[in-house]
Amino acid sequence: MFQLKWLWQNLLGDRVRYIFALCLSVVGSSLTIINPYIGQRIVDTFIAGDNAAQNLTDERALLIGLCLGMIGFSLLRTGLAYFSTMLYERASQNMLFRVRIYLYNKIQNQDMKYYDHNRTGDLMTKMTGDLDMVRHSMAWIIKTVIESLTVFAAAVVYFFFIDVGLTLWLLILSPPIFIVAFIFARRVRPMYTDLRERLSQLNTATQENIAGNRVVKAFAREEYEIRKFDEKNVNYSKANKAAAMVWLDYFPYLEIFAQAFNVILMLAGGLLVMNGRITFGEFSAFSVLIWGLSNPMRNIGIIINDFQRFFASLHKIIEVYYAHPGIVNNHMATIKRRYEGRIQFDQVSFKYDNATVLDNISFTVEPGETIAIMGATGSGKTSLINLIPRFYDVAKGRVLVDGTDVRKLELDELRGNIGVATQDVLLFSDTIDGNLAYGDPEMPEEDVMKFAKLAAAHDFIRKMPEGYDTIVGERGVGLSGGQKQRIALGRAMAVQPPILILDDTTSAVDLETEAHIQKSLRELEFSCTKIIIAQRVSTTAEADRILILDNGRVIEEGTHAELLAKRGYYYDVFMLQNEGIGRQVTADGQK
Ligand SMILES: Nc1ncnc2c1ncn2[C@@H]1O[C@H](COP(=O)(O)OP(=O)(O)OP(=O)(O)O)[C@@H](O)[C@H]1O
Repeated sequence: MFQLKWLWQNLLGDRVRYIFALCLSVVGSSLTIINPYIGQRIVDTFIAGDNAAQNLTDERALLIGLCLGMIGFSLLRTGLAYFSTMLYERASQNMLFRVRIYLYNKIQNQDMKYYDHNRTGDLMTKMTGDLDMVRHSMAWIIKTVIESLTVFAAAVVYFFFIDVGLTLWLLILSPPIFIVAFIFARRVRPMYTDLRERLSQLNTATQENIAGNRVVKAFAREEYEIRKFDEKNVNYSKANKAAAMVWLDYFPYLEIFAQAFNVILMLAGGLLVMNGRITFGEFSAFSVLIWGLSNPMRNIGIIINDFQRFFASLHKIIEVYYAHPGIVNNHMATIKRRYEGRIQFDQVSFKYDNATVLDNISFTVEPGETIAIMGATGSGKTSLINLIPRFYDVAKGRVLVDGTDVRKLELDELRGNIGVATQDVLLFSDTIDGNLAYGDPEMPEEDVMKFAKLAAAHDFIRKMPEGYDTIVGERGVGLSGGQKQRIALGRAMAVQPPILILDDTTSAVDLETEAHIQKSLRELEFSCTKIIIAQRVSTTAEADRILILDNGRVIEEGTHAELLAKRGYYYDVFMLQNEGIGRQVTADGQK
């Protein structure tokens, strides 16, 4: 079975330990027949045998030996159980540790498409609950199954030695028990797959709610969100109860069968004792060991339930384990080059799944040039710039950097040459200094400050209680939108990339600050090609060239003056903004 093969593969390093633990379980469980055997000897020799009273005086040493043997084997079994549990724990914890690292790396290395199709809550469930379920199964469920089967087999073998007929009478119950268990397992399996899905929905709702708590509060939608969460919680709880209740449909039958072991033993065993076919001691051994047959039957429901959970979780983990990103880093480059920064789009088309978002786009940006991209919302600006660092791959055409198709460049090297400040700013829960130096943790403090100044962030950082050491909350909580944008800009500039991509990075800053940032960008100490997505004419006016996107196509291209002269989309935006804010940007781009 594929899943078991996967488990075996991932036990590498702990296989010997795990197999040893299984062997100890088998040995320890086999020993369960020893004490009933000793008990049988004691009963036959010292309690119910013909010479019992005589033996009590003559064979006292044997009696003491048998009693000590009983104690000794009980201790041995306890010791083996202790030791094997330790080995199971170690092997399963080690495996969990390795798989967790592997999955984390796997998730880290996935491309954007993967993140588009996988919910954060679901990925979190896989990394926590599912992994732990697999570990629990390796340490407990498989152990329980092995031990139950061994006790069952040892008891059957022992019974056969005592009396074949009586054993066969008892075993008559096994086929119906297995049939009932099989029907139960088939019925409950889809329920656990569904349960796992509901858990993932519950976690996704929780994660979204916590992350989006500000929006919830802003719209005073707490009641609604609580109701939404309640609904998911009720769904999960209902599915959980339904799965648990199914067991109750089968439980009475299995319990009756389990009890029937005792009834058959009493009737048939009693008859055989009376006939003198088996001794009292043998009967007592049967009575003691009968739980070895009936107990696994009683527990079969719990084991099947746990196994279904185990396989549902394992399936989810294996999905991540074998997920292959479409865009991979081959780690071929030994020395990372610094690019010149020439970018070329050659008849590029792009789609998300089946929806075409960019259609036949061609343009070139020379090293050091600044190009601005403008267009209505949803026109494809972000999608276009996402193709340069290969966050996505083109559907048709080519994107070239320094004359080479980006698909042929080493991903590390390519991305290391590009500084990106994304539209949706994400800062880490770290100090401001740590966030600014994210691309180069070794960056000297003076440099961090220099880039903060260039991004017009230094002044507000200085005024914060602990300056650059102030810790910002998750996703930058505690900072204004414009402040976050400036830190994101500083972070992108700080790696001094030959290509700088700014996606609407100054939309939330005031015009004066924006002017400061533009001056910084113009006067960068390192050569840098800049691609700036902006909606404000004040930002685009000084670019070497402006592209206007509409519905995935370039509808206008030229300098500020050329586009104004065209009297198209750009001119309309220019007029609207100048009239709206009473600010003059002249035809040659001067304010
Ligand atoms: N991850 C995605 N999966 C599917 N479709 C997407 C995805 N991201 C964007 N789109 C769609 O692609 C189109 C272009 O989106 P894009 O974000 O590139 O526009 P934009 O011009 O940057 O918009 P804005 O100015 O609002 O940021 C939109 O119709 C959008 O709905």
